[in-house]
Amino acid sequence: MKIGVLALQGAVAEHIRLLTLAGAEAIAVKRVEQLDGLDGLVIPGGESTAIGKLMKKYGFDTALREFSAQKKPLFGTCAGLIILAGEIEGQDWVHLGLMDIKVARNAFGRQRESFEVDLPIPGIAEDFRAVFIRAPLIREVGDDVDILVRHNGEIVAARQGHLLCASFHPELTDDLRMHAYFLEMVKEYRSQTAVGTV
Ligand SMILES: NC(=O)CC[C@H](N)C(=O)O
Repeated sequence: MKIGVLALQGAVAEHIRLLTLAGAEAIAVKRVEQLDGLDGLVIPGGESTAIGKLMKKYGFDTALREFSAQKKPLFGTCAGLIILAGEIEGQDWVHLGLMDIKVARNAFGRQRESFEVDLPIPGIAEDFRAVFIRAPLIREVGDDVDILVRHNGEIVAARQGHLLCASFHPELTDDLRMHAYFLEMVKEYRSQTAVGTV
């Protein structure tokens, strides 16, 4: 399984490390041509405005919409979640608009800019150490979106078919379970696509 990590800005090496430990071949993706032959892509945390600008500059806005249209799985963490969102509360800049979620940036307030908490994520982990850094929240989700976990009542991870997102940073832990879950999604969609092309 070959997974890319969008390498325009942000926590790229950390995702590559965990994907590799979870058994995938992982590469840093800096040019759209590198998307060919990938089975899935991670959009890392960082600064979503910077990632958005660079995505447009290098043609990733169009290329990643095509990538998603082929049902290739995408996993966005923190800023990556913002990039996947359909709507960003009160703001408008380049994002992919793929997931039917409305998000608020930096939504935990100043006192709680960074914190860690153990979250039970049904089907993934009973005690996942979630690291939040100036994290976004998911305010609303559409009917096709499954809420994976909440923290203090607020939605912090969700899945819509081949799209996965988390407000926190699983790549900053040694816990492979969230990345392993993403790789299972990739396998699932890869076999569906293979059947479809026979
Ligand atoms: N750790 C992160 O990815 C922070 C996201 C950042 N606050 C943003 O809005 O883009």
